[in-house]
Amino acid sequence: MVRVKRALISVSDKTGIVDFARDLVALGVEVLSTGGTCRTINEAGVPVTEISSYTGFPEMLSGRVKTLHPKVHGGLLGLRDDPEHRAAMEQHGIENIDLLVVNLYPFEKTVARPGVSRAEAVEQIDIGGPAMLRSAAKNHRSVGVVTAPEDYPRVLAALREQDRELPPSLLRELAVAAFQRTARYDAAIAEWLFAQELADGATQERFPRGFTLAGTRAQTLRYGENPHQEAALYRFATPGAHSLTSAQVLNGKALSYNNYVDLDAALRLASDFEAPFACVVKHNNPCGAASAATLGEAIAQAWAGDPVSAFGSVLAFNRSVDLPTAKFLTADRRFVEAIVAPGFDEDAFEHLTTVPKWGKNVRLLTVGEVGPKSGAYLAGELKPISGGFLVQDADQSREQREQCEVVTRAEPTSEQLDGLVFANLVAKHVKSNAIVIAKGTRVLGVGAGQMSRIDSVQLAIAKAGDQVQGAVLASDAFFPFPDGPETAMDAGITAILQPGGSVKDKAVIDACDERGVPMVFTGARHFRH
Ligand SMILES: NC(=O)c1ncn([C@@H]2O[C@H](COP(=O)(O)O)[C@@H](O)[C@H]2O)c1NC=O
Repeated sequence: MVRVKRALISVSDKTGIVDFARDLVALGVEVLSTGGTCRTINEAGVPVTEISSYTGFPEMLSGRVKTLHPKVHGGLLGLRDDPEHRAAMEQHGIENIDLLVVNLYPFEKTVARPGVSRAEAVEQIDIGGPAMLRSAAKNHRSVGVVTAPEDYPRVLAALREQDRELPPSLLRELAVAAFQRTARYDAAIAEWLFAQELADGATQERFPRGFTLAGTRAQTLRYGENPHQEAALYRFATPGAHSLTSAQVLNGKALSYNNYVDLDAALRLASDFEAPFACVVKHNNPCGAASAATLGEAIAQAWAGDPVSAFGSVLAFNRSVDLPTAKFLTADRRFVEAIVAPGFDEDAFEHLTTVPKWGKNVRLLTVGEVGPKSGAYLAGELKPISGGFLVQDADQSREQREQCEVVTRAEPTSEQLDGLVFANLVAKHVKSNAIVIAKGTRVLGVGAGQMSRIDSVQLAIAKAGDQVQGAVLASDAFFPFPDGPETAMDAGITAILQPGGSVKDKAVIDACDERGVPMVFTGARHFRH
């Protein structure tokens, strides 16, 4: 047990600090504090002592040196039961500091601000705060360390309950939180400084020598991918305004692990389109997607892509959900798990949240902006593997008509080309081997996740059914043999897109030329493993 007689408070985020200090003082704790924090608390009429009057040293160098003093670090680090430590502390007038309350300069928030200068960012690198947190957390057998305003009530409750004493279990828990905080803080600084080096062209190394993944737990989830797996959601310090972890959840039951996985897939897909767009995602793959003049038409066409699979899906839109879209969704016993969109029109929201069976259940999320410029997927992608992880850039290639090189004698019509470009962008978001069949800008059939490309072709044809006649087809990677295109053309496909690049390209092109079917190469593969 640690009896708290003296506390040191030094906080940038002053939320709740006056009340906390008042309660500590009322419990008989002597409170020391740094310049701005001390002023804030004193001005509220709570008597606390400036740290400089304890150290006998002024705060200096524009605040770069305030608490970096042996009387502070000795008071935090000294072993209470070690006679040598006690003697040294006595000799130098070092008093025990039993409770440290610190939150750090807002470096992460500062660098998230557009246009922040290097000098501004560097000045927001807190040195004294992390140093104290580390000292206190190292000596957690004798010192309590509080890093977040949300912990003030628990600490106070513990102090009140046990005559100003903090139990070892709480001390240990707070120490873990303190080291986690300094680790996240340092990771953010290293990441930002490295990004500056890259931006300035000062380094050719695309990936840093050390990679620290830092996040704050946003939520523990009911379970993971399966009920016997535990799971939690973590948020980056600067997740981006339009990212999934920044989304506002406006309605519905708690989101599950699989909901997040599917919403992410849906949001990524919707982010690749500029015209009104809707997609229907099931098990991380789109089973329907369409672009149309209105969102209502887009969802109707997307749903029609595979109405059976659409039951219990998640949806993403790149426009605010309007009433016709909402009414389409709630008609004919349709049911979805979750919807993410830039917003919900008031009447659409009202409709979705009051209609029977949907009401309280459907999860509605807004992300502010969905589209190629939202910046939600600019960052890299991570994949854990046994003993480590892989890092890569996000796939930001979005081929348009200009990137389509016609390689056959026959040329696609303008309408076919629109369909091919659309199907290719959808295929980018389908698990490989990916084949997407489309007519105009709507998906008719998807072949996903097959180990051979020909199987994906057959699957997509089967899904498209009778509508395959006159439709177009896109493949996420080259056709290794003519069999894929031949099967597609046999079924009625009238134009084909693929990246090209196979040693058998000529045979594949010849097969198309034999039937007068146009084929275009994009040069960009879109594997998604
Ligand atoms: N330099 C130091 O010795 C130092 N000691 C504490 N700080 C930070 O100063 C902030 C509080 O400052 P103030 O009480 O003046 O508003 C806290 O975020 C704390 O982490 C310091 N500032 C930066 O390193």
